[in-house]
Amino acid sequence: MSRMRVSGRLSGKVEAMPSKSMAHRAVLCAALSGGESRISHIAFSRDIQATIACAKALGLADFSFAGDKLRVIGRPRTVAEEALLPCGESGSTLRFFLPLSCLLAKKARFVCEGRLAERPLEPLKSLLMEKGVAWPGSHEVSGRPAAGTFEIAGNVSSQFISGLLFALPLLEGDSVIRLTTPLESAGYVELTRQMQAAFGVRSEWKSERELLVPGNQTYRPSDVRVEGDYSHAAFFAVAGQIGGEIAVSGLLPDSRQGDKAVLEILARMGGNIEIQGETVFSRPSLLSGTVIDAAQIPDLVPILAVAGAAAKGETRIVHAQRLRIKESDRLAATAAELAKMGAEIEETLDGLVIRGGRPLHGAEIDSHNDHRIAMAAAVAAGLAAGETVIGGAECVAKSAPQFWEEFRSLGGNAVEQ
Ligand SMILES: O=C(O)C1=C[C@@H](OP(=O)(O)O)[C@@H](O)[C@H](O)C1
Ligand SMILES: C=C(OP(=O)(O)O)C(=O)O
Repeated sequence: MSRMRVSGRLSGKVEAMPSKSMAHRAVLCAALSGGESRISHIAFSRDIQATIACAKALGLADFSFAGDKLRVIGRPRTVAEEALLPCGESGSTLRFFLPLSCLLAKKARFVCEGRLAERPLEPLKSLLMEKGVAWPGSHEVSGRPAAGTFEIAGNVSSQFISGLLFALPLLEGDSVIRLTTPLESAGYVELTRQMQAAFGVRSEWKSERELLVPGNQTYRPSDVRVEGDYSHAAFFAVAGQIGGEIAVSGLLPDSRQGDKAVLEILARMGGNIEIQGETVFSRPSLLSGTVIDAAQIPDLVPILAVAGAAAKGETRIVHAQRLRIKESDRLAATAAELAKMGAEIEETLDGLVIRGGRPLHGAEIDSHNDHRIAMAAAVAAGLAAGETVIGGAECVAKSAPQFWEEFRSLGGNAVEQ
């Protein structure tokens, strides 16, 4: 486990890394297309490597890499006898491949690392079983679901809905996904639909809770460029508020990524945020506390808690219950680690309350093996007097292997112990 000694306020320019969420989707759609697709501007984080490995395990495609480009050659579709899918710690990979693997292998077993094995698969599991899938082991499925109506709660993980969306177009009949509760993390479902559209696959919202997915569709090869990642850029957007000016380039202003909301939230807190084309300028500001509803933007919570710690007054983060089922219990981890640095922060059942403006000091931080906790702590270190040491700092590779390089390029000190 690596320990990173970090300090320093950040400033300067950085290019947004390619979106992890969009890359998962691009790899999957390309692998399902029977021909050659090219994906440009892709980063090979551990999670994306897991998605590629699962596509290979199902015999879907051959992949060749050159820099930040990936060539995907889809193979003729066959049904594997038995497949072992290595998901690493990636929730997206596991939940996206679960319904698909029922169609593409007679039996599929998923290998999960870290906290992934404990992250919920209900209500997807019950739903697939209702549709004829057998679930003999905790992460093992066999049998093909029948097309029809798929009723599922919209408030556990949007990844279940995306997983169904990837698979249902390949069934013989039409299907409907009917949400029994309002959809949370809704932006991610739109990212799935957007990428599917680029590969010729469509679905249609019939009402707020009903999504029609026609069957007998074919994924068609396509060339796509992965857009910049707002979830990752959020770390620098907050760092710019508490350090020196930071410019993040390569962010689509009309992106459908829900985490684009970080800009609006910081502006609401009084932050100086300017958007010029595809570049976001974040400038040092006196932030004020606010109420943040996290139902649609769970991945922003750890770094918005850092903004809350810097802000004057109280910041309340609400509707963030699903944070407890991520790479760590992110509500507990964020509260514990920021408190070590001197922040006044309290966990509630579904969120956090931060009374900001207290001076922070360096501390021994535990990343909880959670990339977003490690990166949030690194940004918080810029607010703190003295040095911070982050234990388990290598976990950033799950989404952003280049994070410590970016941190140094913006003037931060990051020295591995
Ligand atoms: O579909 C996706 O790419 C993701 C969906 C979100 O999960 P939930 O829908 O489970 O909140 C998000 O937290 C995750 O990092 C990525
Ligand atoms: C929760 C995350 O990813 P996943 O659910 O794909 O593991 C994340 O990247 O913060």
